[in-house]
Amino acid sequence: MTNLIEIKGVTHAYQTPDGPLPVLDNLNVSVPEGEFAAVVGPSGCGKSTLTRLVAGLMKPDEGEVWLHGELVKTPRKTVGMAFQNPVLLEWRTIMDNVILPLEIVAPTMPRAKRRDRAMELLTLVGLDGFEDKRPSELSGGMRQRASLCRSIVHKPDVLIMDEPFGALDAFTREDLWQTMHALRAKEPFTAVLITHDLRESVYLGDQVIVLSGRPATTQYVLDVKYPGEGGERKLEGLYTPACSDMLAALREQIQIAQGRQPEPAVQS
Ligand SMILES: Nc1ncnc2c1ncn2[C@@H]1O[C@H](COP(=O)(O)OP(=O)(O)OP(=O)(O)O)[C@@H](O)[C@H]1O
Repeated sequence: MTNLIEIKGVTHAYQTPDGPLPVLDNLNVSVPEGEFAAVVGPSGCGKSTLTRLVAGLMKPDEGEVWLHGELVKTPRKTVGMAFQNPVLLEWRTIMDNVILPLEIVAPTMPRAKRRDRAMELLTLVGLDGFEDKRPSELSGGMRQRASLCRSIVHKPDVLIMDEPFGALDAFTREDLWQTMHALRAKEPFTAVLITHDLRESVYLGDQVIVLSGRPATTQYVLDVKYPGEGGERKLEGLYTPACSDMLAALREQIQIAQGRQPEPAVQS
């Protein structure tokens, strides 16, 4: 399998009035095509900076970012992005919000075709019947579903998500996790998910990358072996010993990244 994202020896510091703030230190990350990489790490360690580098929104001081075999130097149209607050345009319907990237990336695509493509995704995430509503008429979870459709409507090479489910209640969040799996089953895409939720990282990730405290480097990579038959990930799987062990390992790594002494595991 070829690596769709290759981050090689990336080091970066922000220039601030108080001097340079080192944020990334010789960071190396590889994400094979079609894989889902979850990135976790202490608050402020540089996770969002990593997403900006992959999207080509900034250049590292040292090192290289490769996407689909091309060196990233400028902002990429082939990257879809989703954030904690889905920024949907209130003056547009849900349908017109979802087709927005197609207007930019595929301006010659006939409107009927754009609508068909958007409707296909809206149906998949359970929003058929809401396409003519305005964003304010939808719940937070529904808005995030629409935002996810918008992020992948133009079939980007990679979907970057910066805590997209962080503002949702626990039940809605779990629904959205399942929606992510449904979307990926329909049309596989490569994804990088920044999250603070270790369960989310294990449920969604093929690999979980733990970043160290700032300046961040790759401290630990967990190859997720999700329990269950036929590759289908069921939520109940999170409550199995296999997942508990993975979560315990990640928790320990986060404590190390925070510079804390890992707490001993609780014996049952
Ligand atoms: N444009 C900028 N100029 C200066 N400093 C910045 C800039 N962007 C981020 N920083 C600083 O760089 C560090 C890393 O920020 P970043 O947003 O990448 O971390 P993060 O891991 O995503 O944080 P969190 O988990 O809290 O969302 C922080 O200390 C932040 O204050």
